[in-house]
Amino acid sequence: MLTGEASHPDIPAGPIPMPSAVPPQRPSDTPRTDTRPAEPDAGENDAAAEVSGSLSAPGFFDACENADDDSPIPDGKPVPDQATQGQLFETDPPPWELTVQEDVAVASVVFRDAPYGPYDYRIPAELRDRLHPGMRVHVPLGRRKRPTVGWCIETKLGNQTGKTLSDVAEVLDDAPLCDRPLVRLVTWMSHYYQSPAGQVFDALIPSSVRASAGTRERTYLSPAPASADESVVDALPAKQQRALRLLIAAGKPMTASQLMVHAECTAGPINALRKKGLLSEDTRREMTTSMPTRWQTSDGEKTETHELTDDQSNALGRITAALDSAAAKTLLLHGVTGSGKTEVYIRAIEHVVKFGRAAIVLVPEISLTPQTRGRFERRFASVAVLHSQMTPAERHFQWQRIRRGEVQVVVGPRSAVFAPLPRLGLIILDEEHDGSFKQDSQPRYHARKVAFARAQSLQIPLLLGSATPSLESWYATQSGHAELISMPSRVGNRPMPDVQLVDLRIKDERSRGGAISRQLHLAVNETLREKGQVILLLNRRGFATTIQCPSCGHVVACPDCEMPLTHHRDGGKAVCHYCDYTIATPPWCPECRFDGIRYGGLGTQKLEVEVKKRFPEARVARMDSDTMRRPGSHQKVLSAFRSGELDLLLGTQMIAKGLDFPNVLLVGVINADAALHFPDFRAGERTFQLVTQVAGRTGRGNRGGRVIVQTFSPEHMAIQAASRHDYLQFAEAEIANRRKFNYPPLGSVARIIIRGAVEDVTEATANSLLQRLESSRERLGAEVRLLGPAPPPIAKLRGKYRFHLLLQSLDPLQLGATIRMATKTFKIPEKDDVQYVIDIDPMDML
Ligand SMILES: Nc1ncnc2c1ncn2[C@@H]1O[C@H](COP(=O)(O)OP(=O)(O)OP(=O)(O)O)[C@@H](O)[C@H]1O
Ligand SMILES: [Zn+2]
Ligand SMILES: [Zn+2]
Repeated sequence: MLTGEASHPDIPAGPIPMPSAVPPQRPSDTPRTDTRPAEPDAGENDAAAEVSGSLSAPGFFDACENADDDSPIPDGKPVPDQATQGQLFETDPPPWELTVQEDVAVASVVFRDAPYGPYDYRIPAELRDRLHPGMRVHVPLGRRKRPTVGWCIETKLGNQTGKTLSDVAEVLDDAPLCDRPLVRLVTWMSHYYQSPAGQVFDALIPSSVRASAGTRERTYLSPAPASADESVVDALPAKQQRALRLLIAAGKPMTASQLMVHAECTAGPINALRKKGLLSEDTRREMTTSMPTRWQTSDGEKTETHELTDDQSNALGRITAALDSAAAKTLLLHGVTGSGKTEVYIRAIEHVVKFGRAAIVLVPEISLTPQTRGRFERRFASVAVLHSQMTPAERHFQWQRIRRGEVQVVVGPRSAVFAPLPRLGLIILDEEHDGSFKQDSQPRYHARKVAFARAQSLQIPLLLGSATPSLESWYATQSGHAELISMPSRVGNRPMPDVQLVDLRIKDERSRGGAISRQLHLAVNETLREKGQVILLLNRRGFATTIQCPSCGHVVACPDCEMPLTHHRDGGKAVCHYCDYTIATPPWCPECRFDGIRYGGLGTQKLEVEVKKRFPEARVARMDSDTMRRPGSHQKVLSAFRSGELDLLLGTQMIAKGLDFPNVLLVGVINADAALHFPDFRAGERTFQLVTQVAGRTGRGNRGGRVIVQTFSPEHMAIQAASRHDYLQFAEAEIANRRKFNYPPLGSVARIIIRGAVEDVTEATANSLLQRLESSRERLGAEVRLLGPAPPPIAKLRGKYRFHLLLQSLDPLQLGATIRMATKTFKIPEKDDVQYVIDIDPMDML
C-alpha cells in the first residue's frame, strides 16, 4: 500500500525554481475564501465539507463563469480581483502599481514541479489561434536552459503584472487534452489537495495519451491555392492532372498512398505536383490500432433483464427523479449484500443513455472481473472498460473513443473519474466505501470527492452505492447533504446468512497448532459433503508473519523499514511487505546462531497448507497478491470457482468483494481482529466492512448460507454489528465515537509526512514545520488542532526516517489554509535531504 511513495516522487521540498516570467500576481487558485469565517454548518461533516470546500474553492467555480467561451482569447478585460488583500499575498505588488497592458495576449501556465502558480506568459501573435486551455506548451522557466513543459489553464487579454512577460515558445498539442470543465477540476484539485497543478494534469491525462501511444504521423495532401487556376491544371500532363482533379473533387485531404490508389498512378506524378506547389501538406496523427480487445466478454452468465423488485423500482424511481431534475444531487444507495444494486445502476444508466448522455461507473480495481464487465457490456451498445492491464495503445485508443463521444458507459477504477466524456450525465461509485478510491501517491485524491466536485460543476447526480457505506457518506445523508435510498432485503427475499462467532479466547474452541477452530472444521466438512463451496478469509499474505529466535528474541526485520519480515514458503524468502526487500529466510538466528528459529504468525500460505492437510479431498485455490501477480490469473481462478472446478477458495480481502456465486454455502473468517487493533481511527470501520462484505458472499442462491467468524474480541461493537448485519447500529455507535475527537466525518483531518535519511535532521525539520503551522494558525485565527510530530507506526520506510504531523479541524477550509500558508515559503536546505508530503483526508495513518 505504500509503494506509491517511492515510485512517484512527491513534492520536492527543496527550493522551487522561480520562473523568469513574473511570479504570479493572483494565482487563479487564490484561497480567498479560506480565511473567511466558517459557514454555520461547514465542516460539520464531510459532505458539508465537500459542499463548501469545492463550491468556494476558488478557481474551480470562478473559472466557470468566464470559461465557457470557446474563442481562444476571451474578450473583455480580466475581472479585477480583491483577493490580493489576504495576508497570504503580502509579497504581491499592490494593485495601484500595476500598469495593465491590455493588448497583450496572455496564457496562464502551471507546472509539474512548481507548486505555486499559475504563471503568465505572452502569447506571440502566430500562436494566438492555436493555443487553448488544456494544451501543453513549452515555456522558459527559471534558470533552466531548456524550455519546460507546462499546461495552459487560461488564455486572456491583458498583462496585469506591470512587467514584461516571457513568450510561450511552442504549443505542443493540436487539440486540448481536456475541456474547460476538466481544467477547472484540475484547478480545484490542485488547490484542495495542495498538489502542483501540473501533477494533477498528469494524473488526469494518461501518460499513453500524453505520449500519443499507438499513433503515427501521416502527411495529408490537399490542393494548394495555385491549383484553383484552371489554365494551370489544364496544362498538366495527364496523370498529374487526373490525380489533382481527383483530389479537388474529393473535397477532403488524402494521404499520398490513398491518392495513388484512387488515381491509379505511382508516386511520380504526385511528387511532381508537390514540386510545382500545387499540393499543400498537412501532418496529422492517426491511430494505428483499430479495436484492440484482448478481453473476452463471455463469463458464462446469462444475459437477462430482471423484473425489478419493489426495493429496486423504488430506488430507480428516486434516481431517475434526480436525473430529470438536472440537479447536482448526491444519492447514497445503501443496499445489503445481494440486494441487486448493479441492476439498479444499469437501469439508471439506461435512463441517462436514452437522453444521449453517458455515465461513469467507478469500481474497485479488483472488482473489474469479467462478471462485472459482462453485466455492463451485455446491456449497452458501447462500453469502455478501463483497467490496469491495458497496453498504452489500448488506453489511448479508449480515451480517444471516450473523448469523441462514442462511449455510453465507462467502467473503471478511480482514475476513470477523469474520463473525458463530452456529455456526462451520471457518475456512479460502486462499493463507495472501498479504500482503493484514495490514491496513495501524489496527487493524493479521493475519487469520491473528485466525483462529487465534477458532478457539482456539471450539475449532474452522483450515485454512491454500498452495503457498508463509508461513515462520510452515511453522515451526509443524516445531515441533509445526500439522499438516502435503502434496499434492506436481498433479491428474491433470500434471508441474510446466519453468522456465528467463535470466541478464540476459549481454549477448547481453538485447535491445537492450527488456525481453523473445531466448529469451522466441522462446518467445512459438512459443506463439502453437501457439494457446497467454501470461502475462507485471512487478510494477511505470506506464510509466517514473524521470524523470531526463541533463544535470544531477535526478530528478523527489514534494514530499511525496521518492520518484521514475512516468511514466504515458495522459494524460502523473507520479504518486507512495505518495500519488497527480500532475502533468503535465515536457517538459524543471524544474531546468536541458535539453530531453531521460529516462524510465528499466520499468513495465507500457512493457512493453505493447513487446509490441504485437513481437507485432502477438497480442490483448493489461494487468492492473494502473490498468487495473482500474472495478468488474468484472477479471472482464471474465479471462473474455475464459478464453474465448480474448485471447492474452497481462501485468500485476502480480494475474495471479499462483490463476488456473486450462488453455491457458496459457507464463509469462514479466520481472524476478524486482524485489522481491529490498528492505530487508526478507521480500524473499527474497516473491520465491520470486511466482515460484512465477506459474509455477504454466501446465501446468494437458493441453498442458504452461513458464516463463521473467529475472533478474540467477540464483544467488540464492530464485530457484533457485523454478525447481525446491522449497519445502522454500527454507524450510530461509530459516529458517537468519532464525535468525541471530531474525527471525520464530523471534522477534517490532514497529515503531513516528513521523511529523511538522518533521523534528528528529519525530526528537526518536522518541528520547524510545526512552528510554522502554529504561527499560520495564529495569523489566520484558525481553529485547528495540531498533533505531533511523532513517528508513525511505520517509522522507517525504504531507508528513510519518518515523522508525521496531524491536523484536525471542524472546518476543512481553515485546515487547508493553515497548511497552505505554512508551507508556501517553507524551504528545506538541500543538504538536509528531507522531503514532506501533504495528505489531505488521509485514509491511512501508517
Ligand atoms: N430483480 C431481480 N430479480 C432476480 N434476480 C436479480 C434481480 N436483481 C438482481 N438479481 C440478481 O441478484 C444477484 C445479486 O445482485 P448484485 O450482485 O447486483 O447485488 P449487489 O447488491 O451488488 O450485492 P453486493 O453488494 O454483495 O455486491 C445477481 O445474481 C443478480 O443477477
Ligand atoms: Zn538468536
Ligand atoms: Zn522494508
